[in-house]
Amino acid sequence: MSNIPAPTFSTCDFCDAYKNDDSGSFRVLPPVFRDFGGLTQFSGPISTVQCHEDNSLVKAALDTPGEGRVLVVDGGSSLRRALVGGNLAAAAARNGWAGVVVDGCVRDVAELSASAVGIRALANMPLPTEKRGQGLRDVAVRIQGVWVRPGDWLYADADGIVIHTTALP
Ligand SMILES: O=C([O-])CC(=O)C(=O)O
Repeated sequence: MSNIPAPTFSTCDFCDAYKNDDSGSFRVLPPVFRDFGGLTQFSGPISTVQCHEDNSLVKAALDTPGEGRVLVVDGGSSLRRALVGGNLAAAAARNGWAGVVVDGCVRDVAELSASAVGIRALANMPLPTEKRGQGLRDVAVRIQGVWVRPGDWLYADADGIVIHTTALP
């Protein structure tokens, strides 16, 4: 007997069902994200932050109730600063965020993997940001060329990350 809970969805099954959908409702993120969190599988409605080497708004978001949402952070793919670290990951888990997807870097990888939250990012980078209070919250963002909008649903598992405009069955 294993203590690992059975997956409740499969991104491969979603892709089988939607691969011919050309409406734009179903999108697949390019396979450039690494898994850093304590949860490999997560899903939820999306909230977004857009920022550049300043994680002030990421911290502000993760310090509020997540209510099962996934925070998608458009960090412009910068590899120069970490937008999420151990403290923010712990806050995300404590406040009920399902996951955080960062188009950018993270740090404190041991703490991230010990946090009960999904965390995907491009890479790890030990340098933190300068907090200047700059960025945008809940705007449409382009992640690796794919539009992601607040209120879209995100599904992540070991095979990848997919987005749909509504919750998938
Ligand atoms: O606060 C930061 O900039 C990120 C960080 O190191 C943490 O979340 O622990």
